Amino acid sequence: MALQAGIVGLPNVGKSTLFNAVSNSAKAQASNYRFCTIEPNVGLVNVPDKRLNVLAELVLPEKIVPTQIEIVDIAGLVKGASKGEGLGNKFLANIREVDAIIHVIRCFEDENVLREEGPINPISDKEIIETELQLKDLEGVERKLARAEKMAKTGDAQSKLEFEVLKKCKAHLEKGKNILSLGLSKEERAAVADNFFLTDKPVLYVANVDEASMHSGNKYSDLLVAAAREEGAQVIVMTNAIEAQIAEFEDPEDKQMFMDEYKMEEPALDRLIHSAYELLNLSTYFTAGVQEVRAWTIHKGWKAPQAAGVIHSDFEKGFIKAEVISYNDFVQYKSEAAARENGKLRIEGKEYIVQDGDVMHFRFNV
Ligand SMILES: Nc1ncnc2c1ncn2[C@@H]1O[C@H](COP(=O)(O)OP(=O)(O)OP(=O)(O)O)[C@@H](O)[C@H]1O
Ligand SMILES: [Mg+2]
Repeated sequence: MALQAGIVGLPNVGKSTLFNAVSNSAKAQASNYRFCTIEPNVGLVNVPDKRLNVLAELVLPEKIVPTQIEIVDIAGLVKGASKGEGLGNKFLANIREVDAIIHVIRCFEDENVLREEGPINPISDKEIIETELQLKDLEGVERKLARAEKMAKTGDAQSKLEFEVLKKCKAHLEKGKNILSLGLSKEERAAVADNFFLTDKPVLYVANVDEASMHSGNKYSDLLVAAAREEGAQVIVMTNAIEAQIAEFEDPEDKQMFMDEYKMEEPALDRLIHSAYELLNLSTYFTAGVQEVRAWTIHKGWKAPQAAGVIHSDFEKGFIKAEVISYNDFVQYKSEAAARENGKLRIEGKEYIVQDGDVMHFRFNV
């Protein structure tokens, strides 16, 4: 399925530092100079899920396998990126490929970390990036409009719709707004799908604060939280540099000691990954056998056969039925057998919509 969240922001704000903290694959170079990153770094991220550990304690499997999402560390964008400034076109193309955006915003003062955009200002930083994405979308809309107008005159309903929606998008973008907030219907969205809008992607913000503000936030992150609230977006307040250090520890005890020192109950990263997972509209079901207890990723709203297909395409093709125990029931009765005895194992068919946390067992023939 390879769903990706892309890390986006101005140069030198802590994007690669964040990537290194989340990614358990190759490390990205994070340094104190602008455009340190050019080629995007792609990493797989384990999605932390406490439920997986609870199930494992009950089932005692040989293996515990979390589910994963992909995170892409993209180069810094600058003002003028939509006109090609600072390799802008290349970087914007990288953003086009992701399904959701994690927008990192600098909320720390540190004169040693280079910055060319003047005093720290999360609101204008956010606007610089947004404006470039909007301008790029606008450019695409304008390129299409003349032809769409001609096509609309032929009277074909689909062409008319495309023209109308493009006009709507143009007006909205010109007001400095993202396509996402236009609230297009499914049909309208389909009519302009070939634009692959940059501002139609869900966004979540990371306020990268100084160490001392890790728990409380600071005046900069407060501004960002207020601005994000207006657009219904989430902000994760965290210190990327500390998160990257936590990720470095191989020994869990050392890691815990380090976190205790900073009075952290869990890495802020876990919250970030959860939010990214939500942003991508994903949901988890489990399989719980003695060989492995495993989390699987599906889209919210998927039916049982499609969900089974994530494990193996044969499961989907030959789907017969699913045996389902809700997570809470499994935990209450402590085993599949006990849940079954207490009438908590349901037999579900092809139309069943898989719920987050379902413990599933598929019956199929090949
Ligand atoms: N919360 C923080 N406090 C202090 N310094 C930080 C913090 N987060 C990151 N840094 C430092 O900021 C510098 C830039 O970090 P990083 O390379 O991750 O930025 P970037 O956004 O990926 O930059 P580029 O756009 O050039 O690729 C590094 O020196 C990093 O250690
Ligand atoms: Mg970088």
